[in-house]
Amino acid sequence: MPGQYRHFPDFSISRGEFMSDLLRVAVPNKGALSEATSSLLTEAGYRQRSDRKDLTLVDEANGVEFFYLRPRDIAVYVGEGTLDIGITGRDLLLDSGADAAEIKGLGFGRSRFRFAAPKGPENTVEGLAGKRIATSYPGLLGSFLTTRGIDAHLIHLDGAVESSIRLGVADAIADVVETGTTLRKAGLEVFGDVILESEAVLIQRRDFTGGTTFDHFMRRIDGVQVARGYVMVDYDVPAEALGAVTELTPGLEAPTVSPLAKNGWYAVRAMVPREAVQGLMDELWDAGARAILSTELSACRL
Ligand SMILES: Nc1ncnc2c1ncn2[C@@H]1O[C@H](COP(=O)(O)OP(=O)(O)OP(=O)(O)O)[C@@H](O)[C@H]1O
Ligand SMILES: O=P(O)(O)OC[C@H]1O[C@H](OP(=O)(O)OP(=O)(O)O)[C@H](O)[C@@H]1O
Ligand SMILES: [Mg+2]
Repeated sequence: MPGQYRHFPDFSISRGEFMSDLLRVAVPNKGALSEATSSLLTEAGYRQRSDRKDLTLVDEANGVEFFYLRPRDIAVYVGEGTLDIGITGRDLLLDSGADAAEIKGLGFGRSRFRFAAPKGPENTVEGLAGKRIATSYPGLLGSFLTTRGIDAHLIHLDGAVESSIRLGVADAIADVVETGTTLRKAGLEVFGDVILESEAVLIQRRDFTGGTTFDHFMRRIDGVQVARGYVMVDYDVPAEALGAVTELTPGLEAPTVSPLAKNGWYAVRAMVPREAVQGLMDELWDAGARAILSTELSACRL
């Protein structure tokens, strides 16, 4: 079972020798979360490794040391207290049973953890009782089945779980589904409730007390997330339409409104959610705004 392994007592160096003043951050070294995590950290102003074989990177100027680890192991290191915080999948965190807690979702590496089996009318969660279910996430699946009171036989595989039914070792699977392409190729269909909605998450060990470097880290990550979720919109508007358009763009506190060097006209600036910007620009135009521009944000602190 995941979570039962305790590697540290076997190491020749003790936990204490890792201790330093640097914030110790675990980063996925490969797989679905690796690139997006490094992009997030780079956008947040941290140095990232340039060689994929590097195991650690010290960003002295920002007081952080990054450890590149298998995503499945990250919750274990953070839970053991060897590392302060880390980025991994919510599914992997829950599967590990580690003593680590989610700080926040990061909005990438989104997937659903679901049951699947060959197409058939009898594909139900209740019907899994007594069946063989293959998965790479026995902790997560086991908890779900226990909650539902279903007694099934778990087959623990390392990956490519979709092949297990055709190869005769399982009757159903529980696995990560993003687009559903892999399932379709294996002739399988999802069924039952979604077991878990997963995404990349920032995690900490439960008793981690933080500090200034951690506060800065959090503010930088928040800043990148806001910068990714919003754009800045600027436009000109005649005085008579000012009330209507500023209602459309209330900004975070309030829009910035400045007089133009043209009598009766104003310039307005406000942050707006990125996903709504095109429709909003149409509405602003219809309400009388002109010279409407949207600009990318590269970083912010709110
Ligand atoms: N196709 C995908 N789309 C979105 N997220 C995914 C996808 N595949 C995996 N993930 C997520 O990425 C995290 C790590 O999975 P990943 O596949 O990278 O590692 P792994 O299965 O342990 O290793 P590997 O696939 O390299 O053997 C998990 O949280 C998982 O939910
Ligand atoms: O719904 P899809 O878009 O097809 O994505 C889901 C697939 O991606 C992952 O596989 P991965 O490549 O990580 O291989 P693995 O199963 O060996 O981990 C996951 O385990 C699924 O098999
Ligand atoms: Mg995988």
